[in-house]
Amino acid sequence: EPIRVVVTGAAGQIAYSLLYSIAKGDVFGKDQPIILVLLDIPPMLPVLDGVVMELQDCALPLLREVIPTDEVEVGFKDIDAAILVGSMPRKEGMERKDLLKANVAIFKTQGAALDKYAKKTVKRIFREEKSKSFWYKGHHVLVVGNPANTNCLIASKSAPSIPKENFSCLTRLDHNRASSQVAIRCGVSSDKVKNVIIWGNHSSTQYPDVHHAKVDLHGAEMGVYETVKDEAWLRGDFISTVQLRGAAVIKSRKLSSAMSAAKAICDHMRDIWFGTKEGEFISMGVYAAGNSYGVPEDLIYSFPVQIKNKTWKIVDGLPINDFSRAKMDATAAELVEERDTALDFLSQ
Ligand SMILES: NC(=O)c1ccc[n+]([C@@H]2O[C@H](COP(=O)([O-])OP(=O)(O)OC[C@H]3O[C@@H](n4cnc5c(N)ncnc54)[C@H](O)[C@@H]3O)[C@@H](O)[C@H]2O)c1
Ligand SMILES: O=C(O)C[C@H](O)C(=O)O
Repeated sequence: EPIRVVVTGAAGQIAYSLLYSIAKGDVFGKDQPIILVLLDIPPMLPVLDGVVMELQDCALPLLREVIPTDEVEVGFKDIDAAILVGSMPRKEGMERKDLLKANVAIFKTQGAALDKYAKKTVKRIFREEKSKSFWYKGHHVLVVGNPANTNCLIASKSAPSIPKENFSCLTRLDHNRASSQVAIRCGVSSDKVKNVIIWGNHSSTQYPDVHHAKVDLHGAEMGVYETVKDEAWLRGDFISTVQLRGAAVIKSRKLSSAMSAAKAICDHMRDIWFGTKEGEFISMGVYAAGNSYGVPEDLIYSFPVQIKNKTWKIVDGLPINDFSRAKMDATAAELVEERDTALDFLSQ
């Protein structure tokens, strides 16, 4: 049976890199037929036609149908996965939270539409008794549009019939950036670095943490601090490079990151579908209720997460030192402020 995957902002630059990877089987599996639903706003329909033509011209065997639309009712009906990209990207000099007013209303509307049109396929199939994590078959909603954490929270709050566990936001790009910076520094390929963590907001207050990360150095697994042997770099330039990478790409390309964002979306969704590797964790923004790290509950906050049987679980019990604690709290404080601003704005 084909699965139905909707990508919003399908006429935009991230989607242009993303759709090909999804349609050729990189995300949901090489044997999984796909119906791609492309949602954008009415003025972009002619552009969507061009994207449809190109997808057809790729002659991809898994791609059974492509449906371009500007109607949420069509876009969100009976979906298995929703990737919410559609929104305004930031320009040079803007902070991600500057996009709040421009974008948050989109996610309120789309959350409400998901609630209305997607809920019929939601069925609870699995629950671990002692844990708060569970998975409802039907669909997963990944929010990419910035400010991604707060947009995700608003979409989820606007879809009360869909469990909060079905929503996540993208911090995998930051996670990949952090892994790659460490790999370059250690002179190894990026697959030799595992278990970096992005805590908090997908913004310049995020905390890229390598205290629990490992590097495979010629077959021996080592801690990042003992391998890099440069605490000043790990606590200084490494962190700020990852925090400010999005702005650096915008400054240089005059456009926000797209190829790397699309790759990160694929990594995130593939892990939701197939699970994380044994002994490894990845970063994603999830609803913070019940977390053991003292993060305020009513936030979408990026945590280390493991995924099995399409069920995500925050990795508990990692020791947190004072340096990390202060950074985790600072990014949580920013998220609280963003959430309150968004809720104020939407109530006006
Ligand atoms: N979380 C992350 O890691 C991450 C990374 C990169 C970019 N982003 C964000 O992703 C978003 C998209 O970036 P882009 O470079 O593809 O932008 P883009 O401007 O190239 O494309 C955005 C598309 O969204 C469409 N759109 C706008 N409002 C819509 C709506 N209500 N419904 C459906 N579609 C709508 C636009 O018409 C456009 O086609 C931005 O908010 C950007 O900041 C997030
Ligand atoms: O930084 C941005 O505004 C774009 C994106 O979120 C990124 O991190 O590259």
